[in-house]
Amino acid sequence: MAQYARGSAVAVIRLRNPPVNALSLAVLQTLEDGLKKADADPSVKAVMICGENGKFSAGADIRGFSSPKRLGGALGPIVSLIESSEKPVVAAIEGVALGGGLEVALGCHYRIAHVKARMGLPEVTIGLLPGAEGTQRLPRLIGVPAALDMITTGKHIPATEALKLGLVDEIVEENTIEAAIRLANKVIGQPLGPRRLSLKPVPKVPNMEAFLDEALVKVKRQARGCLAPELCFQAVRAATQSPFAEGVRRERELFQVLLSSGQAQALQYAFFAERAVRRWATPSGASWSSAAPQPVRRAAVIGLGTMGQGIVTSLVKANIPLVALEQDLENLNKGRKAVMLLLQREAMKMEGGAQILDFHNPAHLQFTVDFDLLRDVDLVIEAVFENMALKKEIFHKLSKICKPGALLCTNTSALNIDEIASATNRPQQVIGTHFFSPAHVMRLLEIIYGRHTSPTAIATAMQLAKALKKVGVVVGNCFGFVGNRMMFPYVQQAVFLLEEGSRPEAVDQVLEDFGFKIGPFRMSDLAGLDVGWRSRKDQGLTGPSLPAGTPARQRHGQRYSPLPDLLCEQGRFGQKTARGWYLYEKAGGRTATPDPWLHNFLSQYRDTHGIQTRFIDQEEILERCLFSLINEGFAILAEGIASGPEHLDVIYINGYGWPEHRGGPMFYASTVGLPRVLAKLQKYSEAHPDVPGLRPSAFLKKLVAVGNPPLKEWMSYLSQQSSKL
Ligand SMILES: CCCCCCCC(=O)CC(=O)SCCNC(=O)CCNC(=O)[C@H](O)C(C)(C)COP(=O)(O)OP(=O)(O)OC[C@H]1O[C@@H](n2cnc3c(N)ncnc32)[C@H](O)[C@@H]1OP(=O)(O)O
Ligand SMILES: NC(=O)C1=CN([C@@H]2O[C@H](COP(=O)(O)OP(=O)(O)OC[C@H]3O[C@@H](n4cnc5c(N)ncnc54)[C@H](O)[C@@H]3O)[C@@H](O)[C@H]2O)C=CC1
Repeated sequence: MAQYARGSAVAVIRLRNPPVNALSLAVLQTLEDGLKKADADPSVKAVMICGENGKFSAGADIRGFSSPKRLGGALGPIVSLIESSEKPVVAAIEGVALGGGLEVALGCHYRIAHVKARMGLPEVTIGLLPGAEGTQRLPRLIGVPAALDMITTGKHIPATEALKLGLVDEIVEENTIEAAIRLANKVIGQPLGPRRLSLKPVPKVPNMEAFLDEALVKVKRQARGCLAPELCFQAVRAATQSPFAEGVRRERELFQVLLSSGQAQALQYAFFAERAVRRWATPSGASWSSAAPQPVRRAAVIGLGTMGQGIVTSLVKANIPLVALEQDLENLNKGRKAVMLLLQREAMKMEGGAQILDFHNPAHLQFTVDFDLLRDVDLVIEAVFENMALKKEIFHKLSKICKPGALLCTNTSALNIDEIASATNRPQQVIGTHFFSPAHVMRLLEIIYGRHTSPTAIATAMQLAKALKKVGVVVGNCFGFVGNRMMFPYVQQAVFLLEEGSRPEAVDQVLEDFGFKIGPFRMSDLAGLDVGWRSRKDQGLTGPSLPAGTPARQRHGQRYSPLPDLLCEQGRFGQKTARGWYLYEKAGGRTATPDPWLHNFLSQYRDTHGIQTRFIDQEEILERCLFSLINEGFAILAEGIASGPEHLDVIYINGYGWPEHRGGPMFYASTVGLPRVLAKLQKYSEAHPDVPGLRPSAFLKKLVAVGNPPLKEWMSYLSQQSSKL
């Protein structure tokens, strides 16, 4: 609702729809009624629009998008109505003015903001464009380059930046509402023509066309198949080419295209999925309502390799004092240097960063090789080599040294949390906190509870995720947890496709065209092939412990590809050795070039093993890689390892570069249709009976049998017996 009140000469319209004053049809209706009332009342000389509870508005009500046409259609005319008012209208922006909220403010004649307010047009992030004339008004107010940047990225800008751009007229540190009323009184009687943005020309940029062409290339490159950024661009371009009314018509047309593209639905699903996973619950019924987090006043990180360095950086950025520990002085100095470099880079990105990130102060960040310094910390994150014996040794030590309440976290990528916990005297305080590389950048934190992990430990880890500005997703314990477990069959298929006739660049291209930031082979070269090789050796799948006479392409009766092992035996570890699945310009180089040596090697390999090279089309590449990953997802759900498909999707979008506009793997499966996914898996499984990853999961079959229900109903089809839930 919006509330109308008339004080002296200034009528106040307050947008009211907790928690973020989203613009529902009801709010819009009362906004319109309020404007008309103010217009009709001769004692009202000016109008002030503000939001309830210190927030202007987060924009259109995304939950009400069941009738988006009506909502979109209603907002634009109301913004016009505000602008055409003969009495000055002032927006008092507190908290946030986003999307339709900012468009309402753009219709106002004056904008005044609290210094802590944030503004933006984030529609692009939910697959839309600012459909209430925002793409036409913003460029007229702040110029094309700045408007294009805001509209195509959806970024939120602070009030201070908004002032510099001319988006707001004034910022205040005290009471915004009072300041807005003062301003409204002051401007009574002043001409409104120059304040109506629709009447202003778009400011000229020298060589506008060349500027726009260049900007379009950048927008397309960053969009990776997502339609919204490009259509946002087109709407802004229309503002530079046409009068206001025509630009608005173009904006509406483009908005309709996005609305029916399916991508908007996927992105909105992803928005709510991210919020849904914050409300974690475990099979035993623990949740926020039964568990409070413990405070983390001081933390520790053990192991300052690739992951430890990023984790330390993340903690420092969150202002959590910490101790960083290595096994010896040589590694400590190496780790310290790398951490300091990362922190300096991060500080440079922040305004006043060096002061905010007080990383030179030992009270905030202390480097050591002495475990005794961990006595008083509240939480430890272990990030040493992926080796069970070593992790157990460390956890045993920690349980003797750390204070009784301290939480002991492991950053293992796949190992059994219960086995690690068994080395301690407090298994209820042992938990997996799986960061993703680079840990100070990637948003995902997979939080893995073991058999004995307490609800308090889970709540504390979730709270830590929030403090680090990460998305925490609570999952159960199994080899590879959720993310890596789903990735194994995907990568396995990619390698099998090479055996059968494809090439790394062909497989990567298909998956990058689908929208992944990076295909599986480029990813493997980046992460280092040696990492998986070490793990396979530990598992006895390759290396000296492999029993003599084991068939080259079979392990435990299942198909196995020794290709990655053979590459490692040649010293081809990826970027770090300038050779892997691709060739690089130098060790550590980033530019991947298809490698004739590898192509020749693959041909010889196929000859050796009597494999007939065949042409593999794009559809087969995509389906075998993605459907095997999705199939594993269904198995994970059936086992109760995750409490819903949203969890898997949030993990894939935030940790594995899955294209958000496709909503995550499980959402994608629902859009493809489960009967089709099942039929294709059945087909590939018949062709490759020795590949368990292609054998359709029982849960997928069940969902197809019950008639392909919508994703939000899937979990209700899991019987109590088949699930741990
Ligand atoms: C289909 C066609 C439709 C045609 C309409 C055309 C009109 C347009 O031009 C299009 C628009 O305005 S689209 C909306 C653009 N606005 C946004 O994307 C802002 C989304 N919200 C945020 O960024 C953060 O919630 C925010 C920064 C605001 C707050 O962050 P916090 O971290 O403090 O809090 P959250 O946990 O994210 O949010 C609190 C609760 O509010 C719900 N919510 C947030 N924004 C909403 C919105 N715009 N509509 C409906 N619900 C919304 C959010 O889900 C959460 O609820 P619970 O999950 O129940 O806790
Ligand atoms: N590299 C990656 O992309 C990811 C790795 N992980 C996991 O994170 C953990 C660490 O991996 P990385 O950082 O890649 O390894 P890394 O090899 O880069 O670093 C491990 C560090 O631990 C130190 N270390 C070994 N023993 C120690 C001890 N007793 N006391 C103190 N420090 C000790 C080593 O000196 C080394 O600096 C592993 O469990 C790995 O599976 C998890 C997510 C992603």
